[in-house]
Amino acid sequence: MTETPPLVVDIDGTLTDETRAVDPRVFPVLSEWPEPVVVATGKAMPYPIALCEFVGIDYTVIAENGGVVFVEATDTLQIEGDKAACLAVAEAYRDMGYEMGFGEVDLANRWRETEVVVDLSQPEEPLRRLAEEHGLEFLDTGFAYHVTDASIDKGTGLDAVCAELGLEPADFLAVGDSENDAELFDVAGESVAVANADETALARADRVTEASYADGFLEAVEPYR
Ligand SMILES: O=C(O)COP(=O)(O)O
Ligand SMILES: [Mg+2]
Repeated sequence: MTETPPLVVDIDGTLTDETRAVDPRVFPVLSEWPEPVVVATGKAMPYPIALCEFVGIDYTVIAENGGVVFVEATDTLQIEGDKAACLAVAEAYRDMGYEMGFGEVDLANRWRETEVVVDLSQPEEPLRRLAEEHGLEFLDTGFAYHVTDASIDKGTGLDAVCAELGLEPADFLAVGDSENDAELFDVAGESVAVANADETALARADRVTEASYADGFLEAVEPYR
């Protein structure tokens, strides 16, 4: 058997099925992985923390596309990004008559500390333009539009995790599905895109699985199981 590397894994589109539900077959893979597991997502921190909690693994998470990094082992929280600039974009977008699209309570933005997300049901182009005008990055993950700090991504998030754990990004196997995983793929030692990945993720990955969604994740980690 090949030596098992530390694992950094995306959530939406990678651990989920096509209905966005986490595939329960991934739980034992994560809980039995013999090396550190980092959950790296565009979602706000409570989501990956809850995943780690209920799977029963250490909280080692990259949330908000790198804006929020928490490493339980060293009790370290890093929050980076120009949230004020992102909120200014959201306000300008609303002033144009558009909505965030997640309803009144808006759980997608409620616990978000460094960026702003807009539902895919809302117009993309004005948001993309506003993000550019404010010097921010626009991301379409296939699950939401993100307006985020251009200097931060899941790759810089992995750097921060590694500084805490005494590891190198190049030690890691990374598995993901969309353009918010591209920088992670660049810094990881081995990067795998699941078959449903977008063009950016497919182009930046070292290999692409035959299977999609969680089946693709299970295929990606199979050599190490
Ligand atoms: O929050 C998103 O838009 C995508 O989340 P993910 O990074 O876990 O795929
Ligand atoms: Mg994803």
